[in-house]
Amino acid sequence: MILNFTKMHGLGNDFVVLDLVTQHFNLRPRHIRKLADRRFGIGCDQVLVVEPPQDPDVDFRYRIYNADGDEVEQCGNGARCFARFVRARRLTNKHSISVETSAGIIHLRVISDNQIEVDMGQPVLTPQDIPFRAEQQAPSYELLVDGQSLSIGAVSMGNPHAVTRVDNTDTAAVAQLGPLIEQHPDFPRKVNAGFMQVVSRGEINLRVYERGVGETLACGTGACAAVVAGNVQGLLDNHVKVNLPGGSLEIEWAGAGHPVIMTGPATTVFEGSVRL
Ligand SMILES: N[C@@H](CCC[C@H](N)C(=O)O)C(=O)O
Repeated sequence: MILNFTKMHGLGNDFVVLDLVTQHFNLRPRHIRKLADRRFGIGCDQVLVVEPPQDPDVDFRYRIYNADGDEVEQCGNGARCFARFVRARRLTNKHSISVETSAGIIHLRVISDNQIEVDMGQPVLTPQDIPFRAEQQAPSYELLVDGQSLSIGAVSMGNPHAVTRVDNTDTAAVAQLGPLIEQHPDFPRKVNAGFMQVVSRGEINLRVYERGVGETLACGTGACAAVVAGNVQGLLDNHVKVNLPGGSLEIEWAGAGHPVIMTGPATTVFEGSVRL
């Protein structure tokens, strides 16, 4: 079968976006891996799928698949691309869009053609809900990785994140430590590994080794998780500029009981069709 797709990115975190509202296809993990393959397919970090909602009170259902074929709970950069995609495809003309994800309902607001604000919902810090093995909730935890003890913050933005503070993201051992943190047995569903350099109380540099993908140029949920972790550790204010290798995001979190708000761009690269 031939499927139409759109190639998009959020700060270089790239996606193949499929409209399964007007097209019908039974997508399997092998199809995801083929689409995501950078040599034998189109190439992307995640495949994003737009479907009709199950709940009639929301606009769409948004499903996310990592390049390895696994379905995951949330994707922040993808959410901004999702908002731009459904409007460009004329699936809606709304500026405020509510979307079902497997992590709950999120709300997207198109501010301008290239700036989208996403209410990512409240972060989860309770270890068993991340999920993360720890006796009790704490601002930071010691994680034994490759014989060294790393201090991490553990946060779920629907998907799990471990955030480590580093002196300099340019020299951080992301390629070496990333896969070891991702597969650490204390994270039973694996984890996205963030490496955060605090520049000031209102600015951080961040690199993320993503679960099921490897290091990406940007991770929206990773940016949210880093700001939450830095905030509960007393290092960051409520409004933080997050500099990722692919560009910057603005993240706001007013503290416990409040949602995390992410604002940034979404870019369309090209459209095409693919035989699966
Ligand atoms: N790139 C994403 C996160 C995608 C999912 C992640 N790799 C996971 O496995 O949880 C973002 O922008 O948030």
